Amino acid sequence: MSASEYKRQAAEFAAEMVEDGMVVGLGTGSTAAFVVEALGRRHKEGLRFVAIPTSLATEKQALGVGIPLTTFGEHARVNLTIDGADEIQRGTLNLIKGLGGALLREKIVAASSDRLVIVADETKLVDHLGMKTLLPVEVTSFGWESTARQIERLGAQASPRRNREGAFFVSDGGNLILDCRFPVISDAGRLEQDIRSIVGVVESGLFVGMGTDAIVAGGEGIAHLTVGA
Ligand SMILES: O=C(CO)[C@H](O)[C@H](O)COP(=O)(O)O
Repeated sequence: MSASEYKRQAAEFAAEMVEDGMVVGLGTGSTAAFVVEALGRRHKEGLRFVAIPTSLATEKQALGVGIPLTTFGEHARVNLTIDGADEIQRGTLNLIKGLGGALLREKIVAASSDRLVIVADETKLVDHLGMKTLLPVEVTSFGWESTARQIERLGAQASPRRNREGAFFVSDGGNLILDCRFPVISDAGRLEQDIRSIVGVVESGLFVGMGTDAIVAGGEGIAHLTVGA
């Protein structure tokens, strides 16, 4: 079975966790897109919920499948957010997110959620963060070179993300993303604090202590992981 099929399986499983009356955070990326598709179907079948999307792309998809959207002006808390991730650390469920470029909104929604359920195929599970992917850090476009130098003092190589045309990738918030290559991350909480203390950094793609559940699909079936398990 392909990675895409495993992503769909995890997404379908997680979409069943949404209950009547919930405020739901909708993630971004190819796995989260399967969740939006499944929730659109459940909404048509009569499930009543409202949702807050984590990107313009997800907003468009959600509207397209008829999911009613809401805002933080109307709801202070989100009951359940379902999102993808680029790496999930076994045991802690600490995450690297943001290869899709939506990390700022994703983190705002995650921080306001009672439960953050991560959906993924098994290739995303790692023993230590930074083993497979770069760490995205969203920075203001003004002075990004200076901000990148400060991040590099923490031991990384930081490069601005570019789009297919070679221009800088610009996030939904109008910022740039620096893709940072760190040696394997041994203390994610400390690194997160160090990065966030740099002037010019808007957010980092390290999500520490936020994930409550991970639904991971692979060759041996679907696993529902919780922190510590
Ligand atoms: O953090 C993200 C976007 O900013 C995505 O959730 C992450 O990149 C995973 O994407 P995919 O489900 O396509 O593998």
